[in-house]
Amino acid sequence: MGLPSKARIVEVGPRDGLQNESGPVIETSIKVELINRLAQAGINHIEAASFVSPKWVPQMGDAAQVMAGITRKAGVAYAALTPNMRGAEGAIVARADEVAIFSAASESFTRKNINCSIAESIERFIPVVEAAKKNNVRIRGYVSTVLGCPYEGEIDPAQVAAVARELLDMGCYEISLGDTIGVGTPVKARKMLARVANEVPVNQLAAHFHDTYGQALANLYAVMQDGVSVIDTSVAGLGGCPYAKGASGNVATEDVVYMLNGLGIETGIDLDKLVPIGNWITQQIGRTNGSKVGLAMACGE
Ligand SMILES: CC(C)(COP(=O)([O-])OP(=O)([O-])OC[C@H]1O[C@@H](n2cnc3c(N)ncnc32)[C@H](O)[C@@H]1OP(=O)([O-])[O-])[C@@H](O)C(=O)NCCC(=O)NCCSC(=O)C[C@@](C)(O)CC(=O)[O-]
Repeated sequence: MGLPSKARIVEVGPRDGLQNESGPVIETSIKVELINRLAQAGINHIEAASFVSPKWVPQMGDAAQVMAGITRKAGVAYAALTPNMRGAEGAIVARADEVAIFSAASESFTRKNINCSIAESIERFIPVVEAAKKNNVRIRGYVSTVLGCPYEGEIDPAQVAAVARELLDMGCYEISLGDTIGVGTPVKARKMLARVANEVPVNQLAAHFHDTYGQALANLYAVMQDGVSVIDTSVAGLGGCPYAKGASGNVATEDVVYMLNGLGIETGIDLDKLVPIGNWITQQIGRTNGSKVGLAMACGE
């Protein structure tokens, strides 16, 4: 199929990146500034918040305030993660442009993450989808653990395909395939994608790869050759997953944009504006910058 000429970056740093931070809850104003700056750097799809239980994920407890605080830039979609109807109501009131529903290919991970089975999670999403449609809010779907599960190990691509298909049939316009613990390798990623693509058109699939084992860029390059052109990333490689011990952050936005620039694939993102954002947010939250490009370019600042 060959590489695409354009790619859409879905920046998940403000949500996936920050949700796992231990220590004090990050100030709302920092989250708001992060989102605003990412939009100014040319990112037009930002997962800004998560309307989940603050008992489960304390860092996302100020989702409504974050959504109310951002300066909306025309042409930017501000998305929110919603596990259930309560979350969907919050996201709709907060004027999210998109809600993201999330399940997994592994029963054990689903149980740890949202305290139900995969089938129950799909049931829970039915009213979420109805409410979103009624309010003209787009629905994105996630399938986690597509290349391995922290509790079950190997995952059958057929199981990934089945859950992805269910989310598509419910009304998701796009399904993001999460290598939650970053254990995938390129050939494995391509095989998984090929199986899922039997059920969901590849132009409705996104890659959401964590970089725990340093394989994320290689895996992305592999699946892009098979038609994937939507990539979830996190500035400075922020993140992890509270229910996947040891998982490191998403692939860093800076590293992906640098690679795509080198391949001549357009993203509309200004890398010179993006790099200082990664350095700034990591300083704010007392973390090391997980982007190699961010570190390298900062040396020249
Ligand atoms: C789904 C539940 C709520 C079930 O949680 P539960 O304990 O089974 O359900 P519950 O209905 O008994 O709710 C527990 C408490 O939370 C409240 N509650 C209930 N819902 C909400 C809500 N929406 N917003 C705010 N509060 C809520 C509810 O009112 C109650 O409060 P209490 O009565 O005890 O005072 C919980 O398990 C949960 O919130 N889980 C979220 C976990 C999460 O956010 N995980 C990270 C995101 S997934 C991810 O990162 C992977 C991804 C997407 O990036 C892709 C990848 O990398 O693979």
